[in-house]
Amino acid sequence: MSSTTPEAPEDLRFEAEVTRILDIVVNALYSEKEIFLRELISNASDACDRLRYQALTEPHLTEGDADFRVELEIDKAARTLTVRDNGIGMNRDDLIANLGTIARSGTGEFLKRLSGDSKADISLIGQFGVGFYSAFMVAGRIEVLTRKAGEDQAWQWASQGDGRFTVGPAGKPARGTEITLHLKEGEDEFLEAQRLRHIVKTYSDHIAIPVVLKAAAEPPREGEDAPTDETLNTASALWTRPKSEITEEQYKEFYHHVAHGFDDPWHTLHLKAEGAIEYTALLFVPGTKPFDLFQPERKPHVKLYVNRVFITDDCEGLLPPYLRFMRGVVDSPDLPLNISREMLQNNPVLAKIRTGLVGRILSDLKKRAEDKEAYATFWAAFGAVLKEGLYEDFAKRDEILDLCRFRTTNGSGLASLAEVAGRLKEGQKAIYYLTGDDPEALMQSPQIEGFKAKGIEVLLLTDPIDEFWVSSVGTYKEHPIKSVAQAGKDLSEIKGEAADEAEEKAEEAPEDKIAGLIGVMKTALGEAVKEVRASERLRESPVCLSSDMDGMSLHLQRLLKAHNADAPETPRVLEINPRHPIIKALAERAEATANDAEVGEVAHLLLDQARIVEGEAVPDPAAFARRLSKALEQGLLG
Ligand SMILES: Nc1ncnc2c1ncn2[C@@H]1O[C@H](COP(=O)(O)OP(=O)(O)OP(=O)(O)O)[C@@H](O)[C@H]1O
Repeated sequence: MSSTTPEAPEDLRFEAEVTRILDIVVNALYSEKEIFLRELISNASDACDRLRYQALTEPHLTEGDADFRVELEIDKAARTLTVRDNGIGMNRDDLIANLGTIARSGTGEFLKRLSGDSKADISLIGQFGVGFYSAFMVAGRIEVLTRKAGEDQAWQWASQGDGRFTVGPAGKPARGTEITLHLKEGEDEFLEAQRLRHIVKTYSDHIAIPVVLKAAAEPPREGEDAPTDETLNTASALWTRPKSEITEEQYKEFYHHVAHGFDDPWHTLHLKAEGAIEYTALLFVPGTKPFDLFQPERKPHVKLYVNRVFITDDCEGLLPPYLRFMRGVVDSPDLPLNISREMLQNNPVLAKIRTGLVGRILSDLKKRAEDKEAYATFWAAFGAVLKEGLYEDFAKRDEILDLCRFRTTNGSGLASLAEVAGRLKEGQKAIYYLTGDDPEALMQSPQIEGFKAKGIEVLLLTDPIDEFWVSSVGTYKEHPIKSVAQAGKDLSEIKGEAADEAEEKAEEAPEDKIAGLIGVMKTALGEAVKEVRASERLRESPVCLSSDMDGMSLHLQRLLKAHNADAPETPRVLEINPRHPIIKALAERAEATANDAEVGEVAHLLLDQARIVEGEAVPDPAAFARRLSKALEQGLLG
């Protein structure tokens, strides 16, 4: 195709997701409309970064025009605002892929969470970042004229934000992208130089390349100097400036730029390492949980620069996956400029930077953990991710363990392992935990009755990840970390608070009777359980379920089952409470009448009850209902 004989533009439709997002953006009363300019400048600067990187290996791409910049141009007569860059540009396919779809993984998931309530949705979208599309808040029509570096053909994309757009060949003498906004009625403020100056200073001062306001095309009024182009930002990379010269606002805006987030950072870490390896890092812990935190790719989000030249924004080796919530930039002069992404994988300098960063991030978190309330916000958002480090980073395990916080049976607040270890009862060696989905439900679980009765604190673990680290960590200091189901005889060795052990013992049915009952129950239940066992840890409940000693916990079995229906059932143990009136009566009954069918019926009923308490389904609801009715009938009618 020749650029002198352009074909008619193609008429295309936005992907449904884009239309949905556009609807929300355009119709919601966004309080800070001016952020569209930040988004466009941010994209322009990214486009320059990308070309600068590509030109490292293909220098001809920037020949004759190596000074990257963003230009803003106002045309009052036409009521347009144009944002122009000399970055990498886009060809036809890029345009369709980038400005017609939302390529990010998890978009569908994200959209499902939108409620239709515009206020709530806007704050969600804030976390997601609408980028380019935000310009439709102020523009009724947008034209994107762009030419990709190294290509001759330019293209124009245009849309009124109404579900469709056109793409067609166009003419443009130089590479880069020019975005022209035809402002809607009432948006004339964005035609005022003073307003643009203020917006750029507020939101885009940290942009490393100049953001230039083009001189007005109209002739100067009398007595005024001929207008000149004006650079609106400081135009030096923020992370290279001394800390003392950076305001909190500037850090915040930079965070918005690198993280594509609208929230405020929870923590800012700006460090310069000097020594064997030099690097500067400006990193942030976001204030809210990014929507894609648990995507299976566990992608990193810190940008790598070499001497202020952008290299990549998904550098695998820079931070471990368990710190993937971090946002920001790392810049080092000690990496080769022409480093390829593949070379980064095993680069020893990068490995050293990573060690330094991990150490510093963890020690900063430790300091911030002293403020319990503030740390709880961090923990709620990122605790489950940080815990992955417990089994992925052996060297840092103890440090990470000290940063972990848990709900426990002691109250609604969060506790550290050090605090829990400081509250062990006399004779208690291990720290106990119970896993499940919901801390409130766990609090009521029969699994921990004996612990609660003795005032023994139990960790209530409700993140799926907990199942994995508990087994690999094993101990905290000298204390084994054990599931409550593995407590076995431990409980009898721990001195409770007020509990009178002798009295408790006296309440139990005699051991031989319990042994007899266990035999009868086992026969009645058959394959449904692997074992029936007398329990130390039950108080109010007659029975509970547990998994076989070395087997997986019930909760983990349920998690696996939810992911894979074919996962094998692991054998269950039915624990019975020798102090409970039902069990005592049942033991008497079993002794009096060998092979009592009713004991068998009650055994089934108790097993179903234990399942229900665990939140599991009863395998044969009809049989359960029949047995329950019968038992009630006998109870009521004698
Ligand atoms: N000025 C530009 N030059 C080159 N490519 C651009 C430009 N503006 C946008 N793009 C391309 O369009 C894509 C989509 O931009 P958009 O602003 O919607 O999302 P984003 O920048 O990737 O992320 P976010 O929505 O979080 O800002 C960009 O990733 C980029 O590939």
